Amino acid sequence: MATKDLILSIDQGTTSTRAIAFTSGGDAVATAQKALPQIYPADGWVEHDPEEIWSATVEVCRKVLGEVGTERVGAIGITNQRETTVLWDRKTGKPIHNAIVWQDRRGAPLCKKLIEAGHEPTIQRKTGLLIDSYFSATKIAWLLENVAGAKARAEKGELAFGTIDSFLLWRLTGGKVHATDITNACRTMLFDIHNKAWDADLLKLFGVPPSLLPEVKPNAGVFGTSETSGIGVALPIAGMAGDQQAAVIGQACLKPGMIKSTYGTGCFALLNTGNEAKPSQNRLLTTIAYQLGDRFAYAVEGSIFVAGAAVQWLRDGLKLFQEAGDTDSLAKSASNTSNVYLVPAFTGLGAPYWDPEARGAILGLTRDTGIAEVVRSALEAVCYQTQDLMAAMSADGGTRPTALRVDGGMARNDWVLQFLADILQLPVERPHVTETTALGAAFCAGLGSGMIADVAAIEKTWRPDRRFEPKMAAAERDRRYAGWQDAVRRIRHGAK
Ligand SMILES: Nc1ncnc2c1ncn2[C@@H]1O[C@H](COP(=O)(O)OP(=O)(O)O)[C@@H](O)[C@H]1O
Ligand SMILES: O=P(O)(O)OC[C@H](O)CO
Repeated sequence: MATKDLILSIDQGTTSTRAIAFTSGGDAVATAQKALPQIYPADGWVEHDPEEIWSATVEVCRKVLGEVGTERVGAIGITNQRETTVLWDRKTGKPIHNAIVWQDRRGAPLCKKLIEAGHEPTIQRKTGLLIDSYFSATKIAWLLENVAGAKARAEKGELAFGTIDSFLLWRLTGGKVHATDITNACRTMLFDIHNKAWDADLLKLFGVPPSLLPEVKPNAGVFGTSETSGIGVALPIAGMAGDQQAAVIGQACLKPGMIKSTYGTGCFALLNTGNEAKPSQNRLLTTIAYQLGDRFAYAVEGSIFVAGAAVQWLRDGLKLFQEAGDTDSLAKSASNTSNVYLVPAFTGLGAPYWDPEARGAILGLTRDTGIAEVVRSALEAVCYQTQDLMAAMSADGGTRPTALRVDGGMARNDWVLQFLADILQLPVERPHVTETTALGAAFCAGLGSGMIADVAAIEKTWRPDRRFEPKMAAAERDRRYAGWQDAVRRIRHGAK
């Protein structure tokens, strides 16, 4: 019998669905990926078709399993775009509506009402989150109010709620398991991160019947077994984590004070704060980083809604270049005297501003501004926004980290990482595996299935591919960052 030496990781992200087979030492041996169509039904609304997510998951898993041979695979790990909300019928397994994506702003009016009614301090204390339509609670409330019959069916126990991890788990197990993991649960705005349980008062506030909710489990451990009718093989699903927390694990940021930032569609920086759930005075989030056996950690998180999405917009919307990778050489060719600032507030601004009404702008245009300068300003914006987060973390009293570990699609761009090191005035480290999110889910499943002995084994796998040291003169860095702060001030005043 062949040795079971591989873990199949499913990474269901905002723009694509991936399956990657990893060795327990963290080396990727086979990958398959499928792009996920985005649905924009109205201004500020973003949806995904859950059936499309499911069929892409089956397709990429079958492809990877076919390539490596099912007999070599010992466990499955799942990681996912967080907060994105699906309600489905428990009998048929059919979703009652498209998934409402994390970027979707349709819950903003309800959020405004709740803030005005004074609910924010309690919600922040219990969940670590600020009231925003980013989180699942107002998405569930919208579905219950707006899909015909949904409320009554939910009250009768006929419906199930899940983030994408939960929905995939349900489908993979043929409807036998309705569960989620603690890192996804804590992004719903319904979960008390101190008691580590669903909060009855918050469920009442958002009108969510408890029968809708999945069981909450740690990140490593067997959640269920896949049915052969789906991906063609029965395997234990032994780990799950929200994608940003999975990246914390994949980056081996497993000690307090370690920080990673993932540059995909958005950008999410998570600082490990150990056993301490640190409340932020500077509009960052407090979240659960992981629960791996007896290792539990909280994190402080800064969430930026637009990072790689700005590159996509320049490529697909404005058609300024062919490939995301072209932005590296374009940025290098831009004029150094240009002072163009692009504020990518397409769906408002996330941390630390939380301004749903702000909208994007390009400022500082001159007659000689060309494609290269606009592209460079989009890349720079991601770095300035990361500095906004680092400044908020340090104002919260966090000790300055010694380096920032980066990953995600945009971290392939050397120009971005050098500029990031310059603006943060901090070394930036890219690991040899940039698919860190998928790797983190594989590590969870490795621990959950016993294929990986312990957390220390994960820590040993992290290796840098390249380290970017700050080079820019401090005065130049300060001048550029002040220009960004001014640009943000202008668009926020403009919106009001
Ligand atoms: N070389 C690059 N330079 C800049 N941006 C890039 C580069 N490669 C990919 N991207 C951006 O990274 C994003 C894809 O990253 P990924 O981690 O796959 O995202 P997600 O998990 O959100 O779907 C896209 O928005 C793309 O525009
Ligand atoms: O799909 P990503 O990588 O952009 O991540 C989305 C985040 O989980 C949203 O909170």
